[in-house]
Amino acid sequence: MKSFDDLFVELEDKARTRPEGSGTVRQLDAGVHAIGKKIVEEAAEVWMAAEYQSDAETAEEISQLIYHLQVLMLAKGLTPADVYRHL
Ligand SMILES: N=c1c2ncn([C@@H]3O[C@H](COP(=O)(O)OP(=O)(O)OP(=O)(O)O)[C@@H](O)[C@H]3O)c2ncn1[C@@H]1O[C@H](COP(=O)(O)O)[C@@H](O)[C@H]1O
Repeated sequence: MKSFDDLFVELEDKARTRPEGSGTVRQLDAGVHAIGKKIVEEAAEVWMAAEYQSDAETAEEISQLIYHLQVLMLAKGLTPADVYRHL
């Protein structure tokens, strides 16, 4: 099972090697404004799933929100350590 840190390492590698077909590379190229909009969209989907859908669907939406937050972290040059120090 993939953890937050495992996914971040994978996404860092995608950003560095820029493989063909990577959605992460596409998002990074779209920029902070586009990534931010995606985060707002995913956050709304988490909220709606929590109110009206199953726990499994809510967990899936949360995973997508985490993914897009990590893409934003990469776009801004932030690392998990930068976030963890505030927890
Ligand atoms: N965990 C994720 C992940 N979660 C969410 N997403 C993206 O977020 C989208 C989910 O959004 P929605 O459900 O709202 O679907 P959608 O509106 O149709 O999506 P889009 O049209 O905006 O693409 C998916 O289509 C993916 O593009 C993810 N994309 C990639 N990953 C993982 O990231 C890694 C790198 O992926 P690539 O860069 O694509 O190789 C791999 O391990 C992937 O499993």
